[in-house]
Amino acid sequence: MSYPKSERVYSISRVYADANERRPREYWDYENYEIEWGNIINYEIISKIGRGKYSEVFSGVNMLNQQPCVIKVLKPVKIKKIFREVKILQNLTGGPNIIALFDLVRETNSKIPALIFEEVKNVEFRTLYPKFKKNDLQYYFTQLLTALDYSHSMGIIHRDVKPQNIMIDPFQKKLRLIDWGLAEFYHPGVDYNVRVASRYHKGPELLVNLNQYDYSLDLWSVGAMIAAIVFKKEPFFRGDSNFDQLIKIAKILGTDDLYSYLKKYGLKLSKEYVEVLEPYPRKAWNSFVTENNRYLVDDDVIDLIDNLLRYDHQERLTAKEALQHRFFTSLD
Ligand SMILES: Nc1ncnc2c1ncn2[C@@H]1O[C@H](COP(=O)(O)OP(=O)(O)OP(=O)(O)O)[C@@H](O)[C@H]1O
Repeated sequence: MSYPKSERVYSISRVYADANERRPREYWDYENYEIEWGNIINYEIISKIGRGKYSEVFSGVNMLNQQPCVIKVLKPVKIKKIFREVKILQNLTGGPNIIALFDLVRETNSKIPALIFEEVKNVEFRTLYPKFKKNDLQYYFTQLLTALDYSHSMGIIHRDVKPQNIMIDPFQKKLRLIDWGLAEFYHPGVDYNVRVASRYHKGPELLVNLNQYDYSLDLWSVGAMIAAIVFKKEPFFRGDSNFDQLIKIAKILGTDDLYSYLKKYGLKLSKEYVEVLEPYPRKAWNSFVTENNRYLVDDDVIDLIDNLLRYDHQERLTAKEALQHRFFTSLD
């Protein structure tokens, strides 16, 4: 199992850089461990509730204690990917606002693995977010950032933060961060695959092929989510391809800061960009204010968005810093 250090180390996380090195190898070496399988006959499927790229998801019940649960039946993927998701879930289960993994089972004949989770009575974000007031934003993003700070402190980047992966039960005011299928252990100086996250929430590092990214990737996605809700523009950056995604970002953050970002880390834009990317000025956040969203916009939330949506991943607020931002600490 290897997390080989790159020959050219050009970026290291400002926080929790040694979170894995400080822990025993078994903590992050997900290939060399054995899964203990539970008994599938303890669980009964009730109905289908969701479907992802990598799974089919059902609501179910644990027949031993009549407790509701969610059953995520995995589609055939590399066994390594399953091991990584399971190891990460085992490391994080019990942490604040992290979906809890209860059990792991296999279908008797096919041996197809299924993950058994705590159930959240989720209300779809397209219904929920448009109703948010400032105090809901403060509350739910505090919950999300608490989950992320915990995961990061445990050496794990989620890499797919987006509304579809955040389950909210507004009646119990419960938020859980789900889908750790793309999550990865952070090791300083290692080159990671940039083909992660979902297009609208991909940070610039992924779009310019900066492989030595870190936990700060998740904070870009949080910034994109907050901007989408506050300015009522869902998603905030809507690219029609990965290529177009960076163009959409550059039309808002401007091209000067993009070029400084690339220069700082010794990167070059691919030729296809150089040919079409015009110089764009930086847009003022206030230019997104309309009659419809004015009630959610204030200086604090604009400053928060401005400090999350930075090209330079090292300049973004960390989850802990974001939690201490005026937007979350001021009550009005
Ligand atoms: N614990 C849960 N409680 C309620 N609903 C859940 C839970 N876990 C998953 N779901 C539902 O199932 C869907 C798919 O789950 P998940 O995102 O874990 O699967 P995936 O195959 O990895 O998806 P993706 O294609 O987005 O990566 C979720 O978007 C959600 O609607």
